[in-house]
Amino acid sequence: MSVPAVSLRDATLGYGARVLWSGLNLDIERGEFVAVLGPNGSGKTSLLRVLLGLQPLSSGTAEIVGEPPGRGNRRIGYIPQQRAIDAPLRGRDLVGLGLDGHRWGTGVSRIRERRQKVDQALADVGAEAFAKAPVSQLSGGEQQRLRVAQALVSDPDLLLCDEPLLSLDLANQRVVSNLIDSRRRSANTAVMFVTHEINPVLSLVDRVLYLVDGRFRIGRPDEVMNSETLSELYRAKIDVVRVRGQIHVVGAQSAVCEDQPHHLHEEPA
Ligand SMILES: Nc1ncnc2c1ncn2[C@@H]1O[C@H](COP(=O)(O)OP(=O)(O)OP(=O)(O)O)[C@@H](O)[C@H]1O
Repeated sequence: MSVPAVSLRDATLGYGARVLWSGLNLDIERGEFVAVLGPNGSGKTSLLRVLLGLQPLSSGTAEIVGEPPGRGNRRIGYIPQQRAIDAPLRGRDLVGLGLDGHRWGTGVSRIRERRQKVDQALADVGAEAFAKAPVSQLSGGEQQRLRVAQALVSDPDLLLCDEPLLSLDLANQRVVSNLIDSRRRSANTAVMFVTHEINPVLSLVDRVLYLVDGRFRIGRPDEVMNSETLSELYRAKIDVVRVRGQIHVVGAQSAVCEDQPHHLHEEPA
């Protein structure tokens, strides 16, 4: 058996007295697509920060391809939560940042190799046309393609995505999720995909990790995204219905705090 891309053993994370999650055991295999869901503040981004080596676990262990997490890990590509980019960068500069911190030399051949890698990453996401454009002048969807290229340029074994579809229209949601999916299929890259919206990626998801208020469940989408499991997690009556292949979650507002319209619909008073 190959070494998992991610391995968490009895992992606990808390800030002060507050425990976000504990006893988390999870192996993510190469090429596996895991969606991480849960209400605001349940610790989804914090989990990515642990894997990025930015946040130590309170107890337990985490490994990335058999190694403890550390900053600047070349095995990881990271698409952070979307923020407007106002730095004076061109498209190819933004993508090139994905190679920095990885001990790239300054020799001529290294510089040429670096340029080729950035060109390839731009081509992979169909962003050649934005290579020289100031990033601050690009649309949200165009910027997001560049972020995907930045995350993929170092040929990572693990791709960590923090709500990469946020504020994209449906067409761009499809573009970005297909780019991520095609990389995991062609290069066997494991994907951890934090999202409030499972439907845009439902057909790609192998397993779901659902975090709620210190509790969690891991399993195939149908094992987790059902009325019984979510009612247990939220400790409130939740109905999950499938309509035309999409999952809709309906719950009392006091019990849930997700903020995306499709994902949880308020019950009428
Ligand atoms: N460095 C820190 N120190 C103390 N508390 C923190 C720190 N970082 C995050 N938190 C708190 O931990 C909780 C989980 O935060 P996190 O960003 O991981 O949640 P999330 O599930 O990603 O939320 P969202 O869906 O809103 O992005 C939040 O209540 C947050 O305020």
